[in-house]
Amino acid sequence: MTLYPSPYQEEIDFSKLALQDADFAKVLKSNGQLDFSNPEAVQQLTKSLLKRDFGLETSLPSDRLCPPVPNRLNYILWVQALLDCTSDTYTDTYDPEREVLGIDVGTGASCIYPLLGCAQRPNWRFAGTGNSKSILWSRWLLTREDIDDKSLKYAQENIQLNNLDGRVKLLKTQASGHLLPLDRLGFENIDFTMCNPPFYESNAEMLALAESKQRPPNSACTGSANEMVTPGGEIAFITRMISESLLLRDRVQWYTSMCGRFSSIAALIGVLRKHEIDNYAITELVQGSKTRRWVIAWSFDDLRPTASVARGLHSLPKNLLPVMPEYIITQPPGTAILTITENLNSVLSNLSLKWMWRKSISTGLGFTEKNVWSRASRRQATNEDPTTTEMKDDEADMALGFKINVLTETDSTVKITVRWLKGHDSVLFESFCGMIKRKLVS
Ligand SMILES: C[S@@+](CC[C@H](N)C(=O)[O-])C[C@H]1O[C@@H](n2cnc3c(N)ncnc32)[C@H](O)[C@@H]1O
Repeated sequence: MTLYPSPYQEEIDFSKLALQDADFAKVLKSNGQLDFSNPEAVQQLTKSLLKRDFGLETSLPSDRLCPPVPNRLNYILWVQALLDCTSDTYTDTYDPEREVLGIDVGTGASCIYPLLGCAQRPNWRFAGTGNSKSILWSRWLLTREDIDDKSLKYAQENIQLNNLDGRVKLLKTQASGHLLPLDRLGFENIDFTMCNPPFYESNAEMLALAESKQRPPNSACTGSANEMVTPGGEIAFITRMISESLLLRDRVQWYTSMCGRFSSIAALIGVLRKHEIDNYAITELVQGSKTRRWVIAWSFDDLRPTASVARGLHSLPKNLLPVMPEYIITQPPGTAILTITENLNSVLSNLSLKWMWRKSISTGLGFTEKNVWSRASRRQATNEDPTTTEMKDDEADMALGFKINVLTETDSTVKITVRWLKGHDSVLFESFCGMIKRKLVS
């Protein structure tokens, strides 16, 4: 499955937007350019895009982070793809009937993720959190303020402006309290968490970065210190979420977080591996020629995402990538696809596993509770009394779930894809793929 394409892959045509939105026309310079150092212009761009492309109305304060829509949309689109390819219908496609509940940690004044998520998917609901104690950074001075009361007030207004009161709720959290407050929210199980965390370790670090970019630190894009600074930076913040997830485990299907630094990804994979969390996914979100962000997701559940979703970060050393969840066998041009599919179907039907073959789409789905193809296991099966050995029927109990698709490529080669759908045991999956290859190639 490929990622859902963003409407912002092409550069935004400001002149066209100005013709469609009179408020945007007011901030666009006469030469058709936008002054990104002008907070008012940046804010209006966000408002106009949300309105034109998603029908969303927004009210944004001038002293809070103004979210760039394309970058925020990229993250939501990836979360959609992640959930779609790990649903228990195993279709790898959007299921409009699926009811999805997520938490946006640190939703900010805009409440952008819940707004975008709900605008695109009618059956999604959210809780957004914001912490209550913070430091506001204005015109190079540090002052203390009890925020995010202000951010939450705006977030609530944005929910109401879009009639989303029934689908998005807000919770004020304490800086030292839980980042993932499922119990306080009254949520037993949810589908995902997401977060655009404060990236910087200190005000000094944020200042230095703003200066290096020659951007005024209070520009609408930079955000206030409470939004951007956290002790230990993003690694510490996300590590806190990982620690909380160790207790919540599969009460959440996917825990996810954006990262502002590429180097954080390797550090966080180290934390996941230390805790033996084997099911994780990573991606790079690229916007235009300059902006790059990264996302890491982890799950205690055993539904495995596709390779395009889980391994979308090619610059990472191979040993840090999650296990390849797809195995491809190619047969030379001229190979009769019918011979392959009949052979495959016969091999799998003769094994003691659950196997469903759909001839019309050359695709089959299978589940097994253990290795039933090795010589030892077949010998054991022959010696077992068939009246006392019962095959489990519930997919939830299965150690391995797989999907096999056979198709003829445009160059007439035949491609057999074995996709890992479910399980924690990568050795079992690899052994299964090896058996399929031996049977089809011999
Ligand atoms: C970088 S901003 C992201 C805001 C918004 N989600 C966006 O993407 O534009 C980080 C947000 O996390 C919030 N935050 C910081 N520490 C937090 C905590 N301990 N619990 C919840 N939210 C927190 C900040 O107030 C801020 O709104």
